[in-house]
Amino acid sequence: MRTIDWVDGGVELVDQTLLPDKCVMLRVHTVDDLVDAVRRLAVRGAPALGVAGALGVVLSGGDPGQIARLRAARPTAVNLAWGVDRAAAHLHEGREAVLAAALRVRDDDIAACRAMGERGAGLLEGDRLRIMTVCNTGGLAAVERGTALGVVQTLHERGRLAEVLALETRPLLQGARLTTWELARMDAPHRLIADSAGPYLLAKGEVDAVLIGADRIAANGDTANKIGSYALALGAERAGVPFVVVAPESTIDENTPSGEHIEIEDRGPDEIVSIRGVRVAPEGTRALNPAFDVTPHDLISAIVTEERVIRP
Ligand SMILES: CSC[C@H]1O[C@H](OP(=O)(O)O)[C@H](O)[C@@H]1O
Repeated sequence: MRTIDWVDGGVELVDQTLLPDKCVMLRVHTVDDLVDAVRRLAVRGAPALGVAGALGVVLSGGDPGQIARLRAARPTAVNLAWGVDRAAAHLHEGREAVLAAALRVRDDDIAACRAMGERGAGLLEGDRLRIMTVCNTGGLAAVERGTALGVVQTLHERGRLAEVLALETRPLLQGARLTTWELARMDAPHRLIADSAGPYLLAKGEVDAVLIGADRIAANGDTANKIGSYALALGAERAGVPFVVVAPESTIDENTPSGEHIEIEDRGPDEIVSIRGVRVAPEGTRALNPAFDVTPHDLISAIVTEERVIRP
């Protein structure tokens, strides 16, 4: 199954807001509909957003306003803008050239995730590894295989995975809804935990490595990722556990010097005061909802890409 692809002249994507209850493919033919899918996280995850951005340029017909709206649909993951730019660079050559470039973005991601899985599995020592993850970094965040969860998948295929401890990842529950769904499909051993249990289980010695994805990696290695990543980095540091970022080269943004320059998406209060439409806080409760945080490079043991291992 591909999370996102070009099918019959349109963008076909898994509507991730409906998982794990239903696996529904959405067919998108306009930039407006694609922007909506990005903003409501029907399609999400930095690598998948890169492919969405590139394919969206094909849908745009070159309209600058549509391209600009797509490029700005979510600010933190550099991959969205990067994907748009990779396809838009061929607009002067015509639609077929733009489509070919967009399909290269898709195919490059497929190859990159497989390479990251191998490189990451090779980096980690041990044959019965207990891995902690946050958010969702499987094929649902990319095209076929994932980034951090792609390393988990490779470890599992090689018989080196003891268990995954997956943070539920409030507020949108990418861990509870998506990571568990993917791990069950892989038949990989896993348990779901509350976000706040992560640092405690690290302190108890229950974890051999923390593997996370990334939305933007600054030039100095500071890394923006799902909210809750920084807390795991602090817990991993104190527990002496490797904290490894797994992300394609396209997530490294040399134009952003350090973490304080990364724009953190604020997704508004509704996702905090309600869970899947059920209110959990009193009417009128105000809320703060940063969708990402930044882990300083000195808390990161390694950044694994499809090409290299970087020690920030
Ligand atoms: C494979 S990187 C995926 C990355 O994107 C997620 O954010 P969102 O679900 O809001 O798109 C999260 O930060 C993951 O680490």
